Amino acid sequence: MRKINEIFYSLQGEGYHTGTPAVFIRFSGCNLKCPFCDTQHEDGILMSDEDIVTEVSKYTAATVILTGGEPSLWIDHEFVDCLHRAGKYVCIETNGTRPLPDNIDWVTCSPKQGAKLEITRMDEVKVVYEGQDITVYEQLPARHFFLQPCSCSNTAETVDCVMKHPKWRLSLQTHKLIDIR
Ligand SMILES: C[S@@+](CC[C@H](N)C(=O)[O-])C[C@H]1O[C@@H](n2cnc3c(N)ncnc32)[C@H](O)[C@@H]1O
Ligand SMILES: Nc1nc2[nH]cc(C(=O)O)c2c(=O)[nH]1
Ligand code: SF4
Ligand SMILES: [Mg+2]
Repeated sequence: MRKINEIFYSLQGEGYHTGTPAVFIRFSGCNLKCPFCDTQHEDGILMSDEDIVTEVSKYTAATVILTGGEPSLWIDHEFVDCLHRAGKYVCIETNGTRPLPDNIDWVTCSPKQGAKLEITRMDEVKVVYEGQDITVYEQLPARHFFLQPCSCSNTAETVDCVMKHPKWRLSLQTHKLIDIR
């Protein structure tokens, strides 16, 4: 059984796949307490893999996004396999502090200041900009580097930082801009 906060259908609002229809599986709980965290994730109910797949399969979109909270606390190879057998492309949003199963299709790593990274494979890095030095993340083994304003509040500073560091691209939380989930 895995503790689920919510399962909902929306568009990926952030990062490389922005605009892609996707089913979000939000797991409950996290090992970090980021002061800026925009998500209530503590509540949850225990669901079987069968029930999760049934819920996810109500939607025709191929993409599933595992998020939270911190999804790495709850998932394993078998769970990702179940989603693959249901025909899904499995993405994860993770803080990168816990190892991941190696069969996830797309890894979005959002490193947090002061939290040691444990994952060795990632497709994109997505940093929430708080004025920190972003060059420390430039050696991470990702293909794409995104800098995201914090709660859409410091967009001008984020744009300025991206223009000074052209390895990076701007990621806006587009779901907040158009008031969808
Ligand atoms: C709620 S977290 C859940 C997944 C995982 N715990 C993580 O931090 O990557 C999902 C994404 O939202 C980002 N995020 C959280 N709070 C934010 C905020 N106030 N403004 C912008 N992005 C935020 C995180 O950095 C992460 O990329
Ligand atoms: N639309 C939408 N896109 C998202 N991308 C990552 C999210 C998350 O909270 O992990 C998220 C979210 O909460 N909503
Ligand atoms: S790691 Fe992710 S879910 Fe956990 S507190 Fe930070 S932003 Fe929120
Ligand atoms: Mg969110």
